[in-house]
Amino acid sequence: MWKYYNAIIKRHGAGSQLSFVRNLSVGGVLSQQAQLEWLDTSPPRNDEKWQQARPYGEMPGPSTMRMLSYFMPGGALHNTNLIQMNRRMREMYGDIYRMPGMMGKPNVVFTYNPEDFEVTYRNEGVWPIRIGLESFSYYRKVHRPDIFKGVAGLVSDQGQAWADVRNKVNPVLMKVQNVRQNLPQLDQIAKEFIDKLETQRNPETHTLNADFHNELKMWAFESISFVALNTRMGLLSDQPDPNAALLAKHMGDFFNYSFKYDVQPSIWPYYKTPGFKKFLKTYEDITGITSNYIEIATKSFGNDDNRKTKCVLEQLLQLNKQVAVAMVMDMLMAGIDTTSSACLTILYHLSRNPSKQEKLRREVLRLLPTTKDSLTDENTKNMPYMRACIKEGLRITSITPGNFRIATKDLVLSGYQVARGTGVFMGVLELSNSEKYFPQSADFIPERWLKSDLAADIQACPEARSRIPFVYLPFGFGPRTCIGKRIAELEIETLLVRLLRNYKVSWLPETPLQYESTIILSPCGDIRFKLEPVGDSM
Ligand code: HEM
Repeated sequence: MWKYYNAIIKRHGAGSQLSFVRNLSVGGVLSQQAQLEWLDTSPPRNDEKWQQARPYGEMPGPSTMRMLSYFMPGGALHNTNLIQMNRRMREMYGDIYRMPGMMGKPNVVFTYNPEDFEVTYRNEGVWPIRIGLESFSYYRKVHRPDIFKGVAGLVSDQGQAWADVRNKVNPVLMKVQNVRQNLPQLDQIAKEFIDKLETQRNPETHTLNADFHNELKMWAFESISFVALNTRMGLLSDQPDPNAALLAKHMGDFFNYSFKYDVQPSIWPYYKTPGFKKFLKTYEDITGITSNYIEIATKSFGNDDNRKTKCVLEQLLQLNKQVAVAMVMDMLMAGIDTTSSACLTILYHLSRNPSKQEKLRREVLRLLPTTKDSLTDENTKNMPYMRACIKEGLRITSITPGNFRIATKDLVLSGYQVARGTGVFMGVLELSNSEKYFPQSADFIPERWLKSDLAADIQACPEARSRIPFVYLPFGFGPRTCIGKRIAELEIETLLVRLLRNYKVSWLPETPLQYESTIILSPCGDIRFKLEPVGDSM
């Protein structure tokens, strides 16, 4: 295996490739051997396409020194977020460029060519590698092996270890019926969210005297913690469980820390800075509080193994305790900011497009003739316009700006040789917003996603949708696609139905919704909606 890898390094003559092999092990988290096992072990590629491709070294991109200078004060990338960084680099280097690996990270190719996305995904194999959150692996495998016993979890495990967990939890989290058993409680949570908004809404101006984004995060937290822990946290009430409030705060900090220590160059793999130690403390608190909730929930399950329906937590615990603890934590970490950002984004587009909102409301009124009615499997079966609105919102603003893989095989991307072991960042957000793939790409047109006309004023417009599937991937692709997709969709649908059934929503600021980006895009700045009651007599 080493022989082949050395051959690859020699062929590319890239010193930093070598340092990638040496350093990717994240301060000793994973052995070099394990790293290499993830890569294809077949002999170096030598077919005609590969031979005709240009060497990696000819791909545009900065040297390590230039790259470092970009991050210095006054440099092109100083203080930029992920989106700004990608855009500036694309302006400087074009639709494919390479960035040298630094501080133990691999070299990364950034591509904005959907053909490259397809090549990358089609060659990712059954164990796709998406490194990125190495701090997870470090915390779980090196810092607290006593708790996790070798399970790093879906977000950060790789290879066979990742597949073992993913194969086990797929049926629990991806099976539609299993996820949909949570609908009555998610609907109840959405109703409580509306009740809370009512207490914060000025009946004359119809504006909120609360931070709507923060309220949405509490809704997302309450929803995902119910699905993951079968527990109500009370975050929508005046008296939330103090541990839940603390957990919510830690989850909020988590993405910022992770951006700092997992995405930006950092020396933590070699030296544990005070900031990184604080990050570990956050992980520690999250683990402690989550484990406590799991213990309490477990006691309430009783001993009746023959019950027909078991909640997600019970099913996970039946698989394996460590898998359950890691999966619940991953669900909480991955399922709050993503879902709340997505929901806010879609609501924003609906509020800026009142005619589309009215069309959607007509669909919602058919499901819920009165606000007292409940959502059921039966009445939510037929919501084509709602689903189209969600898709369109996530097209304009994909919450994750791109997808990432480590190439496990030698690839030819946009005519360049890219050796196995190199990172590939696929800039999906830029493509799903491009006129080249979606006509009138800046406009919110849910009709793009409809298969057939729904009414005289809701006519399907599939020609406004790209034929290339790889330019729209808000939840990723392949065996490593988002495992929370079905849960997120159910939560978002449920809340949007309730919000639009109760209110006509309009956007108040003069300026469009702004985003900041760490690992995901998060709405920021002036976020104000007007919520005018719709009532039951419409
Ligand atoms: C709108 C909301 C969400 C969006 C846009 C989103 C997006 C994504 C994306 C793009 C990925 C990477 C997929 C890939 O590499 O191909 C991912 C992975 C993941 N997501 Fe989500 N996500 C959302 C909600 C959730 C929720 C609610 C959960 C909780 C269950 C969750 C849990 C995860 C996990 C555990 C992974 C890692 C999966 C793996 O590597 O096997 N996500 N998500």
